[in-house]
Amino acid sequence: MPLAARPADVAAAFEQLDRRDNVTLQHFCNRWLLPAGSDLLPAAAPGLAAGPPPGWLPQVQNAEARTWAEALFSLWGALCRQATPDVAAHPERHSLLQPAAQGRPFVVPGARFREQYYWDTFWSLRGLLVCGLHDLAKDVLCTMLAAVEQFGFTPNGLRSYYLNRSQPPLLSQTVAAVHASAPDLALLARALAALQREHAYWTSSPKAVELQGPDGRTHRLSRYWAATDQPRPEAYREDVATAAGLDGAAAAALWRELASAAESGWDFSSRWLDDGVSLRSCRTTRVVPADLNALLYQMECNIASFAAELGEDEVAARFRAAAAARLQAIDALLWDERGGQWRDLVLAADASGGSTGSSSFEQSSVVVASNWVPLYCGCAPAGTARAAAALAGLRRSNLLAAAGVAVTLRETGQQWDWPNSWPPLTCMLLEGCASYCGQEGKQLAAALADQYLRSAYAAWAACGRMFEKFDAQQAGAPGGGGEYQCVDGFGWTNGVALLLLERYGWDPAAGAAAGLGSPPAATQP
Ligand SMILES: OC[C@H]1O[C@H](O[C@H]2O[C@H](CO)[C@@H](O)[C@H](O)[C@H]2O)[C@H](O)[C@@H](O)[C@@H]1O
Repeated sequence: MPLAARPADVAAAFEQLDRRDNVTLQHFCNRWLLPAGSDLLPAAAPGLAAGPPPGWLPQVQNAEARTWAEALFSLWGALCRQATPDVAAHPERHSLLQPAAQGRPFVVPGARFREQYYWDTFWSLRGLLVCGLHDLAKDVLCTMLAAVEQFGFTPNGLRSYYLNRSQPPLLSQTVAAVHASAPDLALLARALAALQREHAYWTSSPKAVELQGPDGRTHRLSRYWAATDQPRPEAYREDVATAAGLDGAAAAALWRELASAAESGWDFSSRWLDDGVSLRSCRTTRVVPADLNALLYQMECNIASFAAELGEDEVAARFRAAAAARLQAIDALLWDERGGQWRDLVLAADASGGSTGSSSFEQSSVVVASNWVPLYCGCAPAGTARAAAALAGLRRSNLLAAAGVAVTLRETGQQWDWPNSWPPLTCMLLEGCASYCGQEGKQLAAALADQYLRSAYAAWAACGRMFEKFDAQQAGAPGGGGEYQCVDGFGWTNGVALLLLERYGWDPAAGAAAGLGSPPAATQP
């Protein structure tokens, strides 16, 4: 909430408060804080008033589907914001960060998420591009670049309380999407500099870990690691409750693990929990994630290709070598041939603080949708036996449920667990299958696209809402669990729907696309 006066005055008033009394506290809030969201104005996004571009979505012939697509176009208007002039004039009164206050419109996920988020933006932006909203997409990208220029990394979201962590690194893919739609060498040069800074952030200690492989080589990979040992300000009460009864050092360590899980974008999931169920056992920094390292491989490949296009040969060669080294590590340590998937690594308990050396580790046994993000990132070249094995592994995984791709197989009550299905993961898995796994992969991708569109449309038709996540068991049902009610809006849901409508077309009246086979009779929690 923005401050209604200078921070020193608000702090002085707070010092004098009898904080045991809720009514007094409420009066204090009314007097010294402004309503949440009062730092934002609706923004007139360039191009929105003109409506969808002529000839858009040529493959969508069905009238109902076209009406839905037009509604999705209009929803960008509801998700487009700009900062009030006061954010630039009095930054000390606001949690909104300055890159969001430079007059550019930006896109928020929706509902309680009133700021630009890192990985959400990639899918929102791809939807903007489908809608021909190139100027808005460029504005959104420039805000991300401005953040890297100011802070040296892309924050989780553009609020001051997110400055201790990032989110899954998709900036290079965002740059690639904007550049492919409207090539601009000056913007690419600016992005190349920012991406090299972001790469340094992800590959420096304590995010970097060195591991001795069975091949006798030392490999360098990365992990999530938030630079905080305090409760997350945006979920303070929850984090204090989770650490109840722990001594100071143990509570501080747990809070870092929770914030690091938020950095992964998967807050929260059994994937990060030592005992698989309780948040108290969260140990994110002991996990070397398959998806994070695959995204960094993709970033290194993208940086090399941007540098080559700009004639920066030394940078291109350096990043080609970095990508090759990371792929070698991914092949040697993360690939599980029998399972047809790339596994997270779990470091031994005494290794959580270390960034170097030959820490002992093992492949995680949990089956999670992120185990196929390396397919999306190009870790198995198209048409190879490895790509085919990954496709077969995904089919056998039990994650391909009746109404969506489940994120994990464990039901814990956390939002990044069974039975939830999340748009970004569905999109990455689907694109990985379509790009690298031949005809069979393309067929599965088309079936997953159909399944996603069916579920998103069912929710829209029933209640006019685009949920942030879905229930993988029942088309149109919202996902649940976690520390807040399922919200709608929603940036990445709309973005993924639009890009699938563009690529595959869709007819709600047609039968389900073939390719998924029969769903598993019972998915094991
Ligand atoms: O306030 C709780 C958490 O909310 C965010 O996480 C969730 O929403 C984000 C926006 O859609 C999404 O990027 C993330 O994957 C979700 O888990 C926030 O990113 C977290 O840092 C925050 O703790």
